Amino acid sequence: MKHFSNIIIGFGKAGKTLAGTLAKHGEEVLIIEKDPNMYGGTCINVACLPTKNMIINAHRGIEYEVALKKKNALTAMLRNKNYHKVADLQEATVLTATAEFLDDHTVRVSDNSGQETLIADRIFINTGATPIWPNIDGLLASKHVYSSTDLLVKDKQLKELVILGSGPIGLEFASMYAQFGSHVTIIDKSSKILGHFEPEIAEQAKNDLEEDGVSFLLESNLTGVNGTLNGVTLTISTPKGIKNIQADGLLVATGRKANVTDLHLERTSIKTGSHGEILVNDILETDAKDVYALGDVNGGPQFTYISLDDWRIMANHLYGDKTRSRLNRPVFANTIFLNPAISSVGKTEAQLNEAGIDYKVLKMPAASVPKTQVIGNPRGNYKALIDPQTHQILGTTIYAEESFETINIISLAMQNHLSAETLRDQIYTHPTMTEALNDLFDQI
Ligand SMILES: Cc1cc2nc3c(=O)[nH]c(=O)nc-3n(C[C@H](O)[C@H](O)[C@H](O)COP(=O)(O)OP(=O)(O)OC[C@H]3O[C@@H](n4cnc5c(N)ncnc54)[C@H](O)[C@@H]3O)c2cc1C
Ligand SMILES: NC(=O)c1ccc[n+]([C@@H]2O[C@H](COP(=O)([O-])OP(=O)(O)OC[C@H]3O[C@@H](n4cnc5c(N)ncnc54)[C@H](O)[C@@H]3O)[C@@H](O)[C@H]2O)c1
Repeated sequence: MKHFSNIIIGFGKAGKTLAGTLAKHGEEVLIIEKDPNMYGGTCINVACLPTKNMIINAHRGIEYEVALKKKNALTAMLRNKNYHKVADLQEATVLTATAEFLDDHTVRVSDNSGQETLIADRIFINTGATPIWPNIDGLLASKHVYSSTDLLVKDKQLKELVILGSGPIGLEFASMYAQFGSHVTIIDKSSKILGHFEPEIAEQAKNDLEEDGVSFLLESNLTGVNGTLNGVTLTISTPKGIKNIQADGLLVATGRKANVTDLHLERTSIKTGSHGEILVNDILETDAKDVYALGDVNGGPQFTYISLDDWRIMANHLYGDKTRSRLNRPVFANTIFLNPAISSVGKTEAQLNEAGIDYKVLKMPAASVPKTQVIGNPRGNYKALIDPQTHQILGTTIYAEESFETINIISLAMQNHLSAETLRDQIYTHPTMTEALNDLFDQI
């Protein structure tokens, strides 16, 4: 039985970064990835980077088929780069095989050529998440039903697309397809979209999506899928009664769950939660000694930057002062890449009201920022909530061009307890979207 000091299962963001850290400290590490098309993990191959590349190219007016080729070239380049970044390290080995546990420290790896049993002192699980498929009649039988991963490699643009689920995946694909010129219908059981953003800004984003060619069936349930030769016929229960629609395809974007199926955790002391996520403590230790879980698989927020922060916790635990944990994670924002992107950080008005926290509201239309006129997209709004006494920022929602950049300045300010005056008085380069902060915080 081969012995390794460290085994990482899954080539995700946390895992590949940790492989580099272990190697830098002279430690032997084996990273096991089951899919040769997934070196580098979900984000670079089938998620964040390819979707944003397609969204940007749709926005630039590039045709779908051309954009798809550009996206494929990008992911191939990134995959190769990611593979070599780990495989070329003297202390690291990449093994392409599926891993399963035999006990807490014994792993069996399988590929087409056979199986092998390995043992390790430390094991890091970084197997990501996988789509949730709701139990709907006919859903799994039709070849015109797609996950986000499937749709990202579709060679022909679907002109009539239905999306089940209005989370970040559903909305980003809707915006992307609408900008490629398709008509999109979104079905969601919930009564509103973008529920964790300020409601009036969410409503504006919804109106803009409708203007771009997206229709919404909210408080609705998909009850049946009938595959036809060229697409699907969908039966939907809506507040106005049963509706049937035909489409070229259906994207299912109803959430993602921890990817643990292959791992056979029942053979270990590792415990899982109600959604299948691996239970970890604040420094990512599982219930098995020296076995850790990082990234989506541990049930934390499903973002690449959170997987990366799990790596920071791990690296600090192994080689640092052991102070970093999930409890002291810095303030972080989130963005949904619409047209324009919508981003938020901290609390919303509703959350502050519920917590009984006093606040002052500062608002500004995106159209008043010169750069939005230069770009030619004056859609959107800014809304910041500040403490009326200290003027520290409690929360901000930005629906405007480049909000995905500006919001990180707000996170930094919140994390470092900078006041609204500091952001107001800072000199920003011109013409940029950042200089919106001069005016937004001038209203204190
Ligand atoms: C369409 C889409 C768009 C997204 N957009 C964004 C975005 O814009 N920004 C953002 O921050 N996040 C985004 N996310 C979320 C982000 O992709 C994930 O949070 C992130 O990739 C999770 O990384 P990870 O480190 O947990 O593992 P992953 O990168 O998911 O890696 C897990 C790896 O483990 C492998 N694996 C699984 N089981 C085994 C096994 N038994 N043996 C061997 N290997 C195994 C898998 O093949 C995979 O390569 C998006 C997700 C999707 C689906
Ligand atoms: N820009 C980004 O950062 C980004 C982009 C894409 C994905 N992600 C990550 O990926 C994760 C998964 O995204 P997602 O959009 O699949 O999941 P999600 O859980 O965020 O949203 C799922 C949506 O589907 C709806 N839904 C669930 N079951 C349904 C059913 N049977 N019928 C109708 N509607 C139903 C829910 O009401 C919800 O609105 C997100 O949590 C996010 O962290 C991030």
